[in-house]
Amino acid sequence: MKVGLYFGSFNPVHIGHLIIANHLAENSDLDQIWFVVTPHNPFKKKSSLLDNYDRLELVHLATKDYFKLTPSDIEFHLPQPNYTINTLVHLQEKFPKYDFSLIMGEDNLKSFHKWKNYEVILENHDIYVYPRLSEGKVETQFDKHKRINHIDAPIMELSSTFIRKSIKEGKDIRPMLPKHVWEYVDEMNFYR
Ligand SMILES: Nc1ncnc2c1ncn2[C@@H]1O[C@H](COP(=O)(O)OP(=O)(O)OP(=O)(O)O)[C@@H](O)[C@H]1O
Ligand SMILES: O=C(O)c1ccc[n+]([C@@H]2O[C@H](COP(=O)([O-])O)[C@@H](O)[C@H]2O)c1
Repeated sequence: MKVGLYFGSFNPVHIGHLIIANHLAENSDLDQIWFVVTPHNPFKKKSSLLDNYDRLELVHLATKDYFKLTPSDIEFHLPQPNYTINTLVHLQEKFPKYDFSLIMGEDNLKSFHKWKNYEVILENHDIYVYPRLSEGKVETQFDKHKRINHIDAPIMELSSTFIRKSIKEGKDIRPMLPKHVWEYVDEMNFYR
């Protein structure tokens, strides 16, 4: 079984995330894509971060109609901040027969050389990178790397930061969130 691990803060999950996961579900040999909701990204402050279980619920609402997409709370029970290498080791022990790949936006590839044990991650796992406009450059060591697969797909200028800011300013952002996600965010008064 080939599983694509889509790690993220998902604060909140938006249609960009869904388009990326669906693109891989339809155009790669991945059997499943797990949205791994991260309690604490080691590079990000926790302020403005919604509760773990609220973010997980939003991912559940976004993915429930998609057969190959599944939410995962695996990192909720691991030490924080969440270093991806620790999660990968844990998952590989728990599911020794599964072949795990990573899915990330190009912004994350630009800082990937700063991740804990990134060489070990690259030794053992393929990475699918979705194009994204962002500051900085990808390190030359990652150019044409056999484990790194660049996805040929249109760029989407969309981020959770922009969505959170727009909700705070009272703007209508409904098209940027899956319908059930927007309804829950609105009902619970999140990000206001
Ligand atoms: N519009 C996008 N295009 C490509 N990749 C994206 C896009 N939005 C998110 N991603 C990728 O999805 C993963 C999870 O992203 P994350 O939950 O941090 O969303 P975000 O929109 O980047 O959030 P924030 O604005 O809070 O940093 C990351 O690998 C990120 O690079
Ligand atoms: O392992 C690391 O050193 C590391 C450094 C930065 C980010 N990550 C992970 O990358 C994932 C993407 O985070 P985010 O906040 O951009 O959605 C999330 O699972 C983080 O824990 C991991």
